[in-house]
Amino acid sequence: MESSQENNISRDNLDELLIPHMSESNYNYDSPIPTSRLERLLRERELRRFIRSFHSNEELRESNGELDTFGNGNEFYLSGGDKGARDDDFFEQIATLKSMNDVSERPDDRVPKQHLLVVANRLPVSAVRRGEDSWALEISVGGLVSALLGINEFEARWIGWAGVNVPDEVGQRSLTKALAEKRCIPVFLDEETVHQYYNGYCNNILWPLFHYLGLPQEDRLATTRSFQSQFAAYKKANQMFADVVNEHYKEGDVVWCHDYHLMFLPQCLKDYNNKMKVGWFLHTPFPSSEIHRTLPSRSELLKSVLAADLVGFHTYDYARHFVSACTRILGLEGTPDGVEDQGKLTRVAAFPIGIDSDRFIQALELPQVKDHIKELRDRFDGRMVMLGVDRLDMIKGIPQKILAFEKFLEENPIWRDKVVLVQIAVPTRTDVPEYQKLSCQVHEIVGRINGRFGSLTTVPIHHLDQSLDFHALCALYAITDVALVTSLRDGMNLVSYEFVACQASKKGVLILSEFAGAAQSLGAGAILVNPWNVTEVAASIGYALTMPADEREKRHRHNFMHVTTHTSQEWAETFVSELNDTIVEAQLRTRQIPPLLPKREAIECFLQSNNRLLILGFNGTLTEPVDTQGRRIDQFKEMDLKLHPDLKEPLKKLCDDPKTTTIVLSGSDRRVLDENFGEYKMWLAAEHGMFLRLTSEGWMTTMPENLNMDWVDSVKHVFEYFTDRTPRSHFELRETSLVWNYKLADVEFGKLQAKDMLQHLLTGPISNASVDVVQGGRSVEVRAVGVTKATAIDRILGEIVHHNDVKAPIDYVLCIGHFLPKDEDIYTFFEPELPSGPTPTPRAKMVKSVNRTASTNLSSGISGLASFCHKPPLSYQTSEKRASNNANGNWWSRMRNRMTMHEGSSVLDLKGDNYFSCAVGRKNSSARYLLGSSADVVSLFKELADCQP
Ligand SMILES: O=P(O)(O)OC[C@H]1O[C@H](O[C@H]2O[C@H](CO)[C@@H](O)[C@H](O)[C@H]2O)[C@H](O)[C@@H](O)[C@@H]1O
Ligand SMILES: O=c1ccn([C@@H]2O[C@H](COP(=O)(O)OP(=O)(O)O)[C@@H](O)[C@H]2O)c(=O)[nH]1
Repeated sequence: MESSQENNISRDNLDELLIPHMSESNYNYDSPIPTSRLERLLRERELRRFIRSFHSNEELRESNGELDTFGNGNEFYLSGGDKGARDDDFFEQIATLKSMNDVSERPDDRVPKQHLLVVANRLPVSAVRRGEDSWALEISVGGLVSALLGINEFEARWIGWAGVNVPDEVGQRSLTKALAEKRCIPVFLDEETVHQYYNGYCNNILWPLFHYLGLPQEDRLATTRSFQSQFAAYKKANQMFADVVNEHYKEGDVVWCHDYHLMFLPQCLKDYNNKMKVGWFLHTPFPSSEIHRTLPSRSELLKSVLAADLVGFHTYDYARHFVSACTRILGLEGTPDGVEDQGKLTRVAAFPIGIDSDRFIQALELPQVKDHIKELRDRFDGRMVMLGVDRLDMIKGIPQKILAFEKFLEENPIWRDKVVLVQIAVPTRTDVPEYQKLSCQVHEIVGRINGRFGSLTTVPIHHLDQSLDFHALCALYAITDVALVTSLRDGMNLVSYEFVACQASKKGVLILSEFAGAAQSLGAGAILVNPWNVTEVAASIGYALTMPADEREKRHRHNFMHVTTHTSQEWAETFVSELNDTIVEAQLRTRQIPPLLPKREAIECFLQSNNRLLILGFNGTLTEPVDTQGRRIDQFKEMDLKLHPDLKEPLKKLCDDPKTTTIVLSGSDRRVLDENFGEYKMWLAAEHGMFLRLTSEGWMTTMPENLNMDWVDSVKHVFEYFTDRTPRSHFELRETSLVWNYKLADVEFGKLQAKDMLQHLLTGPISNASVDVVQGGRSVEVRAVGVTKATAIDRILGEIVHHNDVKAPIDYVLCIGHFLPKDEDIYTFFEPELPSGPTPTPRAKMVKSVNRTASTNLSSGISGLASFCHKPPLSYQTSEKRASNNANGNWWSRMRNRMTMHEGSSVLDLKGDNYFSCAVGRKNSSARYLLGSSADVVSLFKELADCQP
């Protein structure tokens, strides 16, 4: 049995599963691999830490010759070459650790690096053309570049746009060559695509929306109009990135897609090669689902991102918003691990980025940086320095920052000649009109304030519209007394990290917007502010400038510890390790999922059998699928169950076949089944089999006579209460059960209400009633105790067998349904006992054959079948005539015994291979097989019907 491996999966039957894992880490797991993700990740982490500590010791001994240097101190860390042979003691120590970790070393191991394809809109370098085939490469500015440059534990190549239009072949060839030296691979985007995709869809639509800024006011309508063409360009550009990835991808590579520019990329990549390991990380905030749902392309974007194996965000809030968008907009299931769609899990988690702190700390020791520091100290002698470093972007709140500074000067005249604000405003996205406007606005405010508070020799604000090189930036960070980060929204904000890293001696104060992702990690040490509240920011400036040394020290220590331990290296390794693990996890999950129905086989067996039984669910099995796209479900359609129109013809043919008995076994009431199936020659079992009818005759009830239904009014009262308070929920009052359905209600609210309801039903005044409370995906059902589809079929089959006066034994059963877990007992009802043996076999092959005669020692539910051959015939005159088989709860066993004693005849001769139980649209099922949706049921029935003579 599969369940024998509950906690650990043994290596023997998991070879296939482990191979990809082993080849990634190059360790051979001899002992059981934990099925718990957390346990696996902890082991990996421990191993990584050890390897890293070894490398850093080693680096102390080695020269740092392997790093490419970009000039100006901007080391370009995407160097890839293996370090070659390492000290033997390294491997000894690895072996020790591995033995601790239940892992053993392969003798030929030399810990090769994970091959990584980093795909981002922008390459870490921007190209400037110097001649027909000559290029200068300049480092790009921005947090994403800074963070990824710090990663050196991977054999990484970077795929992206070089930030320049290169229409000619000579240029493309020479640039490709120049970039190859830096392990970069260009994607050539033409001007129009850049305009529509990058300036348009990315920076004029997604960027403001993801930062809660709304579409730019003035051209809102124009933007709305151009939306479609920009979106088309966005998709086209993403496909161009995908083409380049596909061209360079090698088996085993990890493909790490970055940011909002490439939300379509995961889908494009998986379409090309489903085995590719794809991660996607968003560097910006992911907004509340209420914002995301205003995007016309909301669903497409989400679905495509979900094609990735791992989706990462800077903070838990962003991850939560994303999951919530997937549940509310796509109607998918959000779990603590991620988003689930038909059993496939896309893992969603927070991976806060960091910086390469050592690089900043060490830079402060360089002579050129020391020179800068001295220069700056002299320049600002006698004044305290406040610093802002931002791209000139609306999200950075530069105007708000300057206004707050103005207010501070206004209210504190004493400080006017004692403090200076240095604002570095790096020009960015200069082709986008909104950014051009911002630039003018900032210049105007700065001019006004400098005019107002400046003197002949000094100005209060030093504003620079340019970027600084790495060394100048480090020096500036080091001499700063107060850093001012006032982002209105910011994915993380690395400037705040860099400032902290450079403040080991000065221990300056960080004023940080609560709307930056960094507020979650540096919040304890920084002064958090709401950047929209200029008064609050002004007051914080005053507080920061006068903060006592011991408080500054404590705050700094806290932040410094965080920045130096949560590095970009750590961030990337954690992400990649978790991405690798999602593959292991997915394979573990896949093993639990039944295979798809082998249609050919099911049809062949059907054709070769003489007396077939088709047991069919209704809702979700034979109904037309409701369009859940964008959660715009038509409530009326959803409530009014209708047989799939394409099923009508094949179903009729099958029902007319004398060798086939068809039963619809549903939770729905009699009226619904009458309306949908009244015209077919079949058996209808309503309310989980409590009512039964051959369509040519009247209804009878199989309900036990003494069934206690006193609870109905109380439950109805509870259901009414919750329906009143849960918009778009409804309940159905059947004769033997009540169902409260919140499928169309707000998902999260519906779940909370259901939880409340369940608690009341299970522990409140009704808890003693003889009822079963059954929880569905989006429903709560209360029914008489013991009512399930298996108990029903046990009774129903007796009636059917008897009525048909079955001469030949039933030799084929096809049972298809979208049943609640509680009702899945119907699948096992026909399932003969499973063979016991040491090796679990795949589900489909587990059952070989069952040939049950009355003289067999019957232990499964089907035993009841035989007993019915000897019951007196039933006559169905009135609509609710009572079926005779349920008068006494023990009737079954008595009849079974009698059968065993007197008869040797057989009503069931079901070979294991002729039994097909099949769950529709549920992957977590005890059925042998799966079908995706009722559309698959249609196609199966069409084929079965076509085979009919
Ligand atoms: O490439 P550009 O369009 O010029 O923009 C530069 C980058 O800006 C954004 O950076 C974000 O990533 C940082 C690191 O994760 C994060 O700290 C910051 O809060 C974000 O704004 C953008 O997401 C990148 O794609 C751009 O390259
Ligand atoms: O003159 C400058 C100003 C900024 N930066 C870098 O730009 C990045 C900005 O990243 P952040 O996360 O703060 O914001 P983003 O610009 O990515 O939105 C930081 O690493 C800075 O060191 C730079 O290299 N030169």
